[in-house]
Amino acid sequence: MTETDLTIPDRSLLGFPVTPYGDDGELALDQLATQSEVLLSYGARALFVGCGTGEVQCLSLEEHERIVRASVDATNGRVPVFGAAAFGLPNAVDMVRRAARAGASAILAFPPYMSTLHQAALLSYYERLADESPLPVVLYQRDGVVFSRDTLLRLAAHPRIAGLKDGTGAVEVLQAQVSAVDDPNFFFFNGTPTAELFAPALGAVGVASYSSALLNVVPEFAEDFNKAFLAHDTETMQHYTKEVVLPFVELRDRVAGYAVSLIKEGVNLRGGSVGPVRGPLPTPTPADREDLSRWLTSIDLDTPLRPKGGVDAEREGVTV
Ligand SMILES: O=C([O-])C(=O)C[C@H](O)[C@@H](O)C(=O)[O-]
Repeated sequence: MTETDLTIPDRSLLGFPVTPYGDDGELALDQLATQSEVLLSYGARALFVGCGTGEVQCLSLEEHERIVRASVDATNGRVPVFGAAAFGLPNAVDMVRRAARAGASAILAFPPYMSTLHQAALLSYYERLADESPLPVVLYQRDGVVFSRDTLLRLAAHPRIAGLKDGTGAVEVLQAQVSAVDDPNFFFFNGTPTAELFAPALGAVGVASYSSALLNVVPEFAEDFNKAFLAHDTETMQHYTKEVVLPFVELRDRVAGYAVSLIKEGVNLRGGSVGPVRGPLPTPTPADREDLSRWLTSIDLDTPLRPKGGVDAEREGVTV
């Protein structure tokens, strides 16, 4: 149970915006506001800014703070805004303090270090971060950071540890964790790469909120998929998985880092002016960019991105 209520409804669609850069390579915060409107209008119930899809590893701590502040201003209390905490304990604590100062509602705590850590080290790292945090903290499980039952129970008992984002998609692990924590207020969510791919399986074990990177590029699709998910409409989800998700996954898997780079390039292809990714993320090759463009055309979503319901919205649904 946390000291601060995050007020994110169960079974929510969550947004992870890209970080826009201008022609000079600097942050383009006005574009961030535009992206936020798109995400919110298509159903995002919280925004995680400057996180994985937002190129956390490419930002300075100062830039991260500016992104959080701009997002808090742009969303104006309509949804919680999460900042990131990363890069080792001193930097992570600094990021938490900066995010709190900038008005964030909560923090997504990235894995502490590049290598696999034993459970005692994980427990100590996240407890110390949460002790220092004025904001609720959501743990991020992926790669070398998978919480054992005992570690997760200890962390979930911390008054400022509010939930867990899963990036593994390991159903058996999630099932055991959800059943161990057994607290409806602990916010588990599916944050796997291209989360729609895992949504039916993780939804079945009680992890029914998910973050959608595709919501940045094809919000019309992401909203329709989410409706099918919420309605337990397996046939529609399977259809969308075959026609939309798997073709994107085939592109995404061509180069490590494309899970972010192609999302950003997709926004650019739809007129979003968010600039290229920063290194070390890979710039899409011209051939892959062309294939991404073909994918958008194949699903009839190559029109300019607009917030839903805007006067000049070109379309509001997906046809595949
Ligand atoms: O850290 C990140 O950006 C993510 O992993 C969230 C993404 O939205 C992910 O769930 C996805 O690719 O759908």
